[in-house]
Amino acid sequence: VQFRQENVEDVYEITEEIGSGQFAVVRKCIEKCSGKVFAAKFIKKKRARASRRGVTKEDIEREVDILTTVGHKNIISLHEVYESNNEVVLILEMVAGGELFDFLSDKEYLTEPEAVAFMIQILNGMDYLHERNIAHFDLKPENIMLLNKDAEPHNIKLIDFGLAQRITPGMEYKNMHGTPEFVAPEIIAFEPIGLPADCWSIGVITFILLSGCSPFLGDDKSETFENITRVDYEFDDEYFADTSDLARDFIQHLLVKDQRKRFTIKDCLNHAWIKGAANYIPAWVTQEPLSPPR
Ligand SMILES: Cc1ccnnc1
Repeated sequence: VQFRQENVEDVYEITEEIGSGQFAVVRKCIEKCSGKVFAAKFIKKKRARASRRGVTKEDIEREVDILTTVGHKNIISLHEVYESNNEVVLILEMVAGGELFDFLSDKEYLTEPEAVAFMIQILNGMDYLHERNIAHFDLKPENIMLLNKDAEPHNIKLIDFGLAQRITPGMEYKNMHGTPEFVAPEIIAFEPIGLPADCWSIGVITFILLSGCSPFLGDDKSETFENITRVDYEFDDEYFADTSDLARDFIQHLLVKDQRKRFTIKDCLNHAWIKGAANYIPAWVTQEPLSPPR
């Protein structure tokens, strides 16, 4: 995939920073010819092979390939790509409602209907990816963005496909990555990883949505890894006293050490906690757009 070689600043007016990661900065930008607003993700290219800084061209092309082939209302869309000497710029759909992470910290935790309304959309986006054998591998509240934080119910988009991989059965992905709090036991054990690793992360995210607490977080990375490996978590009554058995059951089927026994995304969508909620969540949030009325 070749990227546009012109100077991105000739085509877009680059304005304020709206996000940043290890090797990338995201800035709001306006396309000069149309006035449309986008998010420009500047990714630093790895210069020398030995360097620990920057991202390899191969990894950037993987992210672009995945974003180019997916199209779903709960997944960020890619408009175009520019390349200069030391960086690649992804021009992405602008998601202006901020991170689910910040939305959560303002409210501390969500009611079950609010949590389910988010979870249904996360599951729809993930179902679309897993049906195509694409694993996200970095699911966490920071990578779940709200389209508009004042709208009800909230429309969300999954972002940051920098660690995403096309999973081919038999291929083993063993590179350690992701954020400690959200990684599955098999990632810590350097065992073959695949789609089930995302389902573990969804279990962690659900726990956090309902309680504001992170189930495995320890005082340092190694303690967190210890808690994950032992699947050592509990539903503290201080936060879970009013949580339904269905919600706990949903989480318990995801935080399963054996990835072969863990709930898949399809299992999640069929679980009563999610299915039961489809009644009070407006159709536009849960169903694919219906064909326009004749
Ligand atoms: C941070 C971010 C990324 C992509 N789109 N909008 C905002």
